[in-house]
Amino acid sequence: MRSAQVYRWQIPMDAGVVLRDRRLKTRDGLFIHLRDDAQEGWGEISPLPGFSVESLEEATAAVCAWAQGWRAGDCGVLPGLPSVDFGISCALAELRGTLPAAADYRAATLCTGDPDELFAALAVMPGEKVAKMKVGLYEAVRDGMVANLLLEAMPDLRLRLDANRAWTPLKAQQFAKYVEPQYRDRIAFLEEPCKTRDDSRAFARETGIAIAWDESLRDADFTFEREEGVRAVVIKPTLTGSLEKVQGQVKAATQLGMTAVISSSIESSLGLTQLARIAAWLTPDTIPGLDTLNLMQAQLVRRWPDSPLPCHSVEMLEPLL
Ligand SMILES: O=C(O)CCC(=O)c1ccccc1C(=O)O
Ligand SMILES: [Mg+2]
Repeated sequence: MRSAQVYRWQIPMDAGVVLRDRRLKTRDGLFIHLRDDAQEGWGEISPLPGFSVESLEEATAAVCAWAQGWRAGDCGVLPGLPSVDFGISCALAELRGTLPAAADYRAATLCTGDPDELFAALAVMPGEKVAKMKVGLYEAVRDGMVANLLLEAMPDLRLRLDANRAWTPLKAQQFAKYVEPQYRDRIAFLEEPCKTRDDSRAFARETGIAIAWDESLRDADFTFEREEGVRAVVIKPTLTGSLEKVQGQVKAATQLGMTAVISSSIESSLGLTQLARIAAWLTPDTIPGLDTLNLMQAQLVRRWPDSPLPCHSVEMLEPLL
C-alpha cells in the first residue's frame, strides 16, 4: 500500500549569505516522503535561487503531481526538473534500500580567509586538511595575498578556491601573481576562475594552477573531456538531477582521471546528510564540499552529527497533499 506526502519548509539564514549578488534571507524547499507497506524513503527538493533553472513554485507543482500519480500506482517517470528528479530519486532509493547508509561527514571547511579561524577549524579536522575559500568578491590582488598567506602558514593545507566565473583574464593573472609558485600545487583546484571556459583553460595553462568545472557542467554544450589543467568537476546533485544522472557524471569524470567532488547547494540537514551518504558511496576517496549547514539557523528532521543547531521535526512542516 503506497502513500506519499510533500512538505514545504523554510529556514532562516544567517545574516550576510549572498548568492549571485542577492541576499539569501531564508532557504525554502520541499521534502517528499514515500511509503510502500513497511518501506519508506525521504528526499529533498530545494532549487537554489540564482543557480537552479526551476523555481520553487515549479518544483512544488511537479513533485505534487508526481506524488499523486505514484500514489495511484503510476510507474513514476521523473518530471525532468533537476531538484525534483534528485529529491524523488533519493526517496525512491531509500524506499528500495539502494542508497547506502554509510556517510562521509568530513567536509572541506568553508573559510573567509581569516587564518586564525581556519587554523582552529583545521586543528580538529581528522585526516587531510582541506578548506575552501571563495575568491572574486574583493580585489584579485587581495585574494592572491590571502591564499598565499594561508598556504604559507599551514604547510599541510590543501586549498580549494572558487571564483564563480568572476575574473577577466587580467584579474585572474593578478590573483596568480601573488601566489608563490611553490605553493600553487597545494591549490587542489580553483573552481571557474574566468567568465568563459576558454579563459579558464588559458589561466590553468599559464599559471600551473589546477582548475575545476562547476557551473560549466550545466552549460548546454558541456561534455566530459580530459583537458590540460582541469583537475576536478564539482557536482551539485540538486542542480544536476536524478541519482542515476549524478552517478553517470561521477563515472564519466573518474574514467577521464578527474576528481569528482559532491557539493552542497545549501540543502537542509536532511539533504546534506543524504549528500554525505552519496559522497561516501560514489566518491569515497574525496572530501565532499558540504560545509554549508552553518549558514542556516536550524536543522530539519535529520541531524548533521555534532551540529549544535536546533532540529525541527516533521510535525513542524507544512504538508501539501
Ligand atoms: O562546494 C562546497 O564546498 C560548498 C558549496 C559551494 O561552494 C556553493 C554553494 C552554493 C552555490 C554555489 C557554490 C559553489 O561551489 O559555487
Ligand atoms: Mg563552485
